[in-house]
Amino acid sequence: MSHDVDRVWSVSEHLDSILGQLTPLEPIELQLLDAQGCVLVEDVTVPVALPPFENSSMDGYAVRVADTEAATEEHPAVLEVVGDVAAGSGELPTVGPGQAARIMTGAPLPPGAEGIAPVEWTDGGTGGGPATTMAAHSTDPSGAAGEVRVHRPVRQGEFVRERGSDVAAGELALAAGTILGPAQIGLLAAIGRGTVKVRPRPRVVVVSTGSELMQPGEELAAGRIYDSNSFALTAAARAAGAIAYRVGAVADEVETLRATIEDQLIRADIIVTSGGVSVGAYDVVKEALSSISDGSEDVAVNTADGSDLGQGDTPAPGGFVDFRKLAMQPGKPQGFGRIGPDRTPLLALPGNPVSAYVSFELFVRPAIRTLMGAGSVHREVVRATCVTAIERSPEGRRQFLRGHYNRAAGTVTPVGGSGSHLVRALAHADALIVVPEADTSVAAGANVEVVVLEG
Ligand SMILES: Nc1nc2c(c(=O)[nH]1)N[C@H]1C(S)=C(S)[C@@H](COP(=O)(O)OP(=O)(O)OC[C@H]3O[C@@H](n4cnc5c(N)ncnc54)[C@H](O)[C@@H]3O)O[C@H]1N2
Ligand code: MOO
Repeated sequence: MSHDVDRVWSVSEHLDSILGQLTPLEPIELQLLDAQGCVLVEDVTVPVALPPFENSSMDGYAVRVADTEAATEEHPAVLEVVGDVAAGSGELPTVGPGQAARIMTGAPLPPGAEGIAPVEWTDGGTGGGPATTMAAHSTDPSGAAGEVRVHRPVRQGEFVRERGSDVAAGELALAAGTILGPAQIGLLAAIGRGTVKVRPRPRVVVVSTGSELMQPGEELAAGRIYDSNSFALTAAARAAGAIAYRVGAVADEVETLRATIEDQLIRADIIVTSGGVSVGAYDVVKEALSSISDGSEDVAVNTADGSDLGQGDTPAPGGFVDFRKLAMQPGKPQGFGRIGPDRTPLLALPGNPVSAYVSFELFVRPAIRTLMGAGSVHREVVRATCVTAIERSPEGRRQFLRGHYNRAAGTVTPVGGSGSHLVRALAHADALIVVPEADTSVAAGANVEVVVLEG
């Protein structure tokens, strides 16, 4: 099959050709905090019950039920305090009839005790009225002895957390496929796991190109603009779950760009470039990516979609990047290939800021999520009522207009126009409104497909 340079790719053909080349990264064992945002590849079972022992949920007194049955503030149960039980206590006093042990939240229930009287239900050992707090042991150790007056009956098991009431030993704590967030990492720590087996977060290197680009914070020179794409794309890669490295803007010089990309290969699972992919005289990404070296004589001459090279294709030492026209707006020019000794996937996005961002959402994000091994690689797609009309949409191209989605109302409202330079509107949008290839307008009140850009 020859590779047709004039072929127009549909959005799904381009996406399929990218995802078809990617397999999830190999699992590794990571320390808990290093595993944040990663996908678990093992079922984790609970080795010991949680809580591991019966313990108090209140600061108070561990008592026997029969001793407090008739207790009131006027006629309190007067109990002998036989000791203190602090959280972490190993040796426990036995609570016999007519006795109580002062106990702290989380401390093990001592033998003989059946329930907890919170300190507020007692005189706190002072001989006075209801207590609001305990005296600190460091300043007044006498509270661990003497007498306590309990003002209310304590029921069996009251304020006692049962062993295994959270999770029993042998139960599933987390299933393979779970993405580890803060609460999941907390659970792993609670059951004593120091490390877990996960797929690592993909490392994404973002390179923007363009001699017109300046760093935010610098004073803007005539004819120049700030590099916003490398910031937006790096942030988007992080939000998708990647470890992302932003490489400052590279000037439109083939050698500089090629050297920069070659240098970055060592730390990249995916390389994303912005700009330089259309038909201008300074569109250097195409030119540079036709000759990325892998340091070997082995020249790969397969196209990114697996077909053989044909007229107009450029074989590249160490890989091949295919530049394509897509039937979409924004995002018509796109490049995809695999380069360098490890055949690192490279996605070349168009430079217009909205085009780059939309392309990231549609192609790079699913690629990152595939390498992560995430269960869902795509954004949520819903249907909603389009509140205002869309006057024009290019025939034969699937349009992705920015919008604001109202989930409760089931509506979506276009934000800004279709221009690929409208970054303010992009920043105020939370959804993409999809206008199919065949439609050239959308009536107000029509039912449309919406890609929800949340999280
Ligand atoms: N004669 C034609 N011209 C263009 C075509 C075409 O088919 N025929 N396609 C247009 C479309 S669609 C797009 S999208 C752009 C893509 O252009 P490039 O990928 O080559 O991007 P550049 O030319 O480098 O830049 C385009 C635009 O975006 C600005 N830009 C670039 N990088 C950044 C950045 N990092 N931060 C902020 N802004 C950036 C750049 O200044 C330009 O304004 O080509 C059309 N042209
Ligand atoms: O198709 Mo380009 O990506 O609009 O502006």
